[in-house]
Amino acid sequence: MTQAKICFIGAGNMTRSIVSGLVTHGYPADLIYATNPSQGKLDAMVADFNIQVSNDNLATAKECDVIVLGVKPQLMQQVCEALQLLDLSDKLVITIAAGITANRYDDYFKQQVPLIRCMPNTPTQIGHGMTGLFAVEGINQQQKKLAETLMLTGGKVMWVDKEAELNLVIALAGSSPAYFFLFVESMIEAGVALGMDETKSRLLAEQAALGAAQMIVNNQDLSPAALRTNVTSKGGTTAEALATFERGDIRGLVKQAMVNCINRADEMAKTF
Ligand SMILES: NC(=O)C1=CN([C@@H]2O[C@H](COP(=O)(O)OP(=O)(O)OC[C@H]3O[C@@H](n4cnc5c(N)ncnc54)[C@H](OP(=O)(O)O)[C@@H]3O)[C@@H](O)[C@H]2O)C=CC1
Ligand SMILES: O=C(O)[C@@H]1CCC=N1
Repeated sequence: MTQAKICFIGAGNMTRSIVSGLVTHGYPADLIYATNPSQGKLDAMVADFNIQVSNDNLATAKECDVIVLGVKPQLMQQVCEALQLLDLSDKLVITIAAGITANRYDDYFKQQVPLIRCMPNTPTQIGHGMTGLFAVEGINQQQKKLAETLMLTGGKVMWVDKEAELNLVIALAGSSPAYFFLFVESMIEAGVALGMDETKSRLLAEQAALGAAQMIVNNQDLSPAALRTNVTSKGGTTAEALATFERGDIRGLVKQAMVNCINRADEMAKTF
């Protein structure tokens, strides 16, 4: 692993997930920095990962080779403008923000930014993340390799050639852990409503979710539809449950949710 000094601007949920992956894979903690306005999150970063922390974005970013922008999209402009004094020509900037297109960063920083846009997801914190990456023109192979190596510590990576495809990555992987959480949450609620206690409901639902996900991964020669069919006995219980989902147009609902997710990313690109 390369020994670049990495600074995370913003020590929120996603930064924690990425830092956790890095540290678990043996990236030296003394080369990882994080900044944040509230001290509590920085204290937690030190306690959990023993990394370097600061409230000073500019001073910290100046010291580092790689700057990972981990703030909310609505704060990105303000945060980047405060870093305009930096000469970014020998640094790599990685942004994990949804929506904001690469060209906006050149405006924010008032210079051409050597930028890689990453779209990770929270399972990165347990090594089962999925990250989509897009590099602007001028990013060299070494910089690509560096970003890829960093994100690989949290799971799998996929490069996209067209920036617009990152919005599909958001719909399929960035936001989608929340879809699965909602599904399991609904199952637990229903289990409780039907008389099972919450702890048992959770165990049953979570183990089924884990097993199903692992079966999809382990059976690359089988489609998810084939795996579904294998569970579904003719005239049996699963068929009744699945018919209920189909009557509720689960496929149309999933597609609409993903379209709305992409539309929101487009809207954010226009707003920020
Ligand atoms: N959560 C997710 O699943 C994913 C998120 N993303 C992207 O990651 C980014 C961060 O999201 P997430 O981690 O969920 O958000 P969080 O709100 O958890 O993290 C953002 C952090 O930025 C900090 N912050 C605010 N202002 C500043 C500043 N001026 N300088 C430095 N830090 C600052 C906040 O501090 P404080 O709270 O103290 O104000 C907070 O800790 C977003 O752009 C999002 O689009 C991408 C993929 C997945
Ligand atoms: O909800 C969001 O906007 C961010 C991007 C993907 C996951 N969380």
